[in-house]
Amino acid sequence: MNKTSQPALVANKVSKTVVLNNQSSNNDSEERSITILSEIDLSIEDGETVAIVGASGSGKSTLLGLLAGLDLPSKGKIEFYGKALQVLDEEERAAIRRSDIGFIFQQFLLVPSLTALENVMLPAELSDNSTLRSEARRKAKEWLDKVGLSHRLDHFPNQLSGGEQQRVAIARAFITEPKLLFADEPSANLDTVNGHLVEDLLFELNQTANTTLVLVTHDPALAKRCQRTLEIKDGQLIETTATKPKLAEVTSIERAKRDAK
Ligand SMILES: Nc1ncnc2c1ncn2[C@@H]1O[C@H](COP(=O)(O)OP(=O)(O)OP(=O)(O)O)[C@@H](O)[C@H]1O
Repeated sequence: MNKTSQPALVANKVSKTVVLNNQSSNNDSEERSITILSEIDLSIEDGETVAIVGASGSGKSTLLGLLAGLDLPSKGKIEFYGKALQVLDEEERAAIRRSDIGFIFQQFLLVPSLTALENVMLPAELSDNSTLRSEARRKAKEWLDKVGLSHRLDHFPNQLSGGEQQRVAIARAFITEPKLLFADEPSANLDTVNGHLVEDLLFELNQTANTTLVLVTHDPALAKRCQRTLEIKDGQLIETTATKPKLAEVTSIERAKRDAK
């Protein structure tokens, strides 16, 4: 994939307000709105690794949803590689998500009735790119090998450990070689060893594929591995670290493969 010097994401005075419909004690319905995010400005460079942190309920997932074009801001603009998301319709935003954006969630969200191989093939088979569609099986095998799971191709999600399921989810997110990867608490449901393995993989793949990585986390150690940390507080975004250079990453899987030779 060709990378550009254009920022991956730009948010310009982005606000998100939701209207709540409350039933009051005298049975009148009263409308109340809450502002989750208020005039957020943000620019994320191509290939950068950025952590979004903040207390529970501060608006991290809301911001991720807006940046991914899953939801639209109440005010303000978001640009994805120079394309203004608010002028696109839902189908056009979905096409960008299919081709250029990968997602990893804390709940893994694999399709339970599909094997590991079929889960990874799925985004390639649904791609608008006919070459990728025709190579879905070969690429899925390649990505499952990269995450150390070539011996688990025919396993269904319920036959895999949590760490293995998240590695399948990572292979699935990378198969379309997205420009940008969003990870929402990617290691929160895993034990320390598996959590670190998954995090190592994310950073290694971010480096080898030059994927921009935006992750939401409660874990300060994980945030520290990113070049920049942004904190949401009272609906505002506060930059808490200066931009750092990327660290050289060698994953535990690479190490294990090397040691086995
Ligand atoms: N559609 C909605 N209607 C009403 N309130 C909402 C809606 N979406 C989010 N909220 C509220 O907005 C706030 C931010 O939610 P969000 O899920 O973005 O927080 P978060 O920082 O990701 O939280 P956590 O770390 O607990 O996952 C919360 O108080 C939530 O209850």
